[in-house]
Amino acid sequence: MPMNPDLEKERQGGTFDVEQLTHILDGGRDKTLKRHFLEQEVLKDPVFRGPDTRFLSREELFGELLRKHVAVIKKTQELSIDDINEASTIYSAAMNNNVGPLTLHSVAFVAPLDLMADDEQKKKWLIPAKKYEIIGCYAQTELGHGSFIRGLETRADYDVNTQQFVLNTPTETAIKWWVGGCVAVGDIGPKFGFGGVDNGYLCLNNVRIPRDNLLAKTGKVLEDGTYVKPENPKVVYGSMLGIRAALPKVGAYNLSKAVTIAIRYSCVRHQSEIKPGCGEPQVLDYQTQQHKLFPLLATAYAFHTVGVWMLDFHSTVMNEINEGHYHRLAEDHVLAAGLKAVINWKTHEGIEICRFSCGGHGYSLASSLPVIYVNHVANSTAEGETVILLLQTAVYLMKCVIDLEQGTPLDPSVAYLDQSFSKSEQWCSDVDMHSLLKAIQFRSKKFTEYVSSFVKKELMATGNQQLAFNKHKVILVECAKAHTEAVIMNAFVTKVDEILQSNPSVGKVLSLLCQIYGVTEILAHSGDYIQYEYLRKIDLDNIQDQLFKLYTYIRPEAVLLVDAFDFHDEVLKSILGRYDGQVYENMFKWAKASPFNKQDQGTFRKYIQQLKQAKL
Ligand SMILES: CCCCCCCCCC/C=C\CCC/C=C/C(=O)SCCNC(=O)CCNC(=O)[C@H](O)C(C)(C)COP(=O)(O)OP(=O)(O)OC[C@H]1O[C@@H](n2cnc3c(N)ncnc32)[C@H](O)[C@@H]1OP(=O)(O)O
Ligand SMILES: Cc1cc2nc3c(=O)[nH]c(=O)nc-3n(C[C@H](O)[C@H](O)[C@H](O)COP(=O)(O)OP(=O)(O)OC[C@H]3O[C@@H](n4cnc5c(N)ncnc54)[C@H](O)[C@@H]3O)c2cc1C
Repeated sequence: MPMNPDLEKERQGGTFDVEQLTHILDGGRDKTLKRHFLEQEVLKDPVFRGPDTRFLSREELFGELLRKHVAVIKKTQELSIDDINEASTIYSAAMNNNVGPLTLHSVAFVAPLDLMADDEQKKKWLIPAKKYEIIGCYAQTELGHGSFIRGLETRADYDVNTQQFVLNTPTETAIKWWVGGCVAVGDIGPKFGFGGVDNGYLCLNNVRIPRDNLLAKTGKVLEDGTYVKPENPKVVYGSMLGIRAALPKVGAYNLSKAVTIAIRYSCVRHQSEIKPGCGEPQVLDYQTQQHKLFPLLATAYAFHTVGVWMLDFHSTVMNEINEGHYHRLAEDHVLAAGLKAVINWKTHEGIEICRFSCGGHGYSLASSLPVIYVNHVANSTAEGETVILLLQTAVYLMKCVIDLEQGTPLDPSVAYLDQSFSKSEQWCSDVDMHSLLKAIQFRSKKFTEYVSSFVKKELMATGNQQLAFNKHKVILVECAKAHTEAVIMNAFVTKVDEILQSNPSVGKVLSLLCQIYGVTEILAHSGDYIQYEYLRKIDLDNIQDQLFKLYTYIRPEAVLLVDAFDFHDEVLKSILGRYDGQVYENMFKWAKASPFNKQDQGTFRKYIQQLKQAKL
């Protein structure tokens, strides 16, 4: 199919090599080539062909995705793939923006076995689980409790005579609920999204399991019922850490899809007039459309950068823990908590902005933006609700203030809290990314000190930490967000500095995006900068001008920057986001193919007939 002339023209501009940026995003040219190979292994294999999942009922969708997920597993085994990124490539190429039915087995059942099973148990369960000889799920949440783990009511009473645990969900609120991939007792019913996953309920009534079913690497129960505590009790929370550490990159992936669709479509879509008589411009030439999409484009790159960094950090910490070193578990937990909370929240807001920016066609499943949205938005609740996780980060920051007062060294990701910040010169409209980073770190430091002073005062008054925290939860959450933005901006600046050395032309365009991310973040909290006397009105006016100027620099690069995400059309599955930009013809073809247009609408005639017969 010929290329849409608008997109063809957009691809003649640009100042950097798209392929080189794709290689950087993938982690090197070899990884790009391997990703292409794996995608083709799926896309060319007829077993992965099937009905357009956007036309399917919940039951049909589950069945079709289960069929495909089993094919994904076979393909992954056939190709001897054990790298999680490569396995995710095969999975994503097949799932058409859905979450597969066996996802929880991979991300929430296998991971805890890996982390908390002893060698014997690994042989018994982990090895067969990795081969899908046993399929598992993660049944923690109950009808009455999800966030408050210490409030869970399920019982495991030890029967010393039989060396067994007797499991019970003694109350209705104790019923296990939301259990992804729970194939035993029942499905919890239709949901907002996640149609490919059978989130189940599980009632336990005197279910007996052997003593050695308790994962024994971190704590065990001896034959006489004595509980031997793990060296570090918090490691039992570790199973939730793995998914949280991975979700920032999942957020980046989903936001990258949404901005690819919205930016390509905004170049194809012509609407209204700027100069009368000069034809309808591309909607991406409207400053308001750029103001919707370019900060999100910058955000997608920022989230990808920090998502890769978080996964590397987490993997290092897990290796340390496997060797018995727990000193970085707390930092890993709060980084994963803060990044998972902020990134997934801003991603679902961003996907919605992308959908709105495509007008009516964004509301059609032909765009796939609604599919991406309803499956992504769960990530702000699942694996730790946003506020719950931000509070974890906030409590850690309050401890950092005490550490600072006591001269205890801080973890590297919060070292900036010990730095002094001053800004004397007036900002013009070309503030560099390092100065923007310093400002964002300054705000986080000041906010942490400000919140800590309130919490301390409350603690003095009540002597109760939980009460003190509860009274200031709103500003504690804002404090955690401010710190997390400092972590994101630091990762982005660090990566762009590195790329500026290795590939100046790519680095330059990414530095523009980094400035857009930083200026947008600062303008979103401009009042704080005035209140803390870090910026004046003139500074803010100047960086507002800078933002609009940056949009003009990014405009000719925008399509190339989304092309660099390198989504195959069959992976993106969006008519608005097609690489060739042939939207209208394919929208019409897709609509005509809808089963709704094929069914004989006998019902229509039947009921309208009644109207005609009725004496209205
Ligand atoms: C093949 C490829 C496939 C690719 C697939 C890619 C697509 C994937 C898309 C799908 C992704 C996800 C699917 C969704 C799956 C969802 C699963 C779930 O939802 S499972 C259930 C999750 N539930 C939760 O997260 C519960 C949240 N609540 C909590 O975690 C707790 O309430 C907590 C821990 C926040 C509070 O704990 P508690 O009440 O005990 O008190 P404290 O706050 O005082 O904490 C005690 C102490 O422990 C430390 N801590 C807490 N959590 C952790 C942790 N996780 N790790 C380490 N340490 C932790 C905390 O800091 C305190 O320390 P202290 O020093 O005492 O202050
Ligand atoms: C798509 C999806 C898949 C899931 N898969 C699984 C799974 O496979 N296995 C599993 O075990 N669970 C699963 N879950 C459940 C998930 O882990 C919980 O929904 C999540 O932990 C939130 O807990 P909750 O639902 O009890 O919400 P609640 O904690 O009841 O939250 C309700 C509101 O109360 C607020 N709140 C609660 N506590 C506090 C507090 N201390 N301070 C301030 N505000 C508070 C929250 O911020 C929120 O606004 C899944 C959920 C979803 C949506």
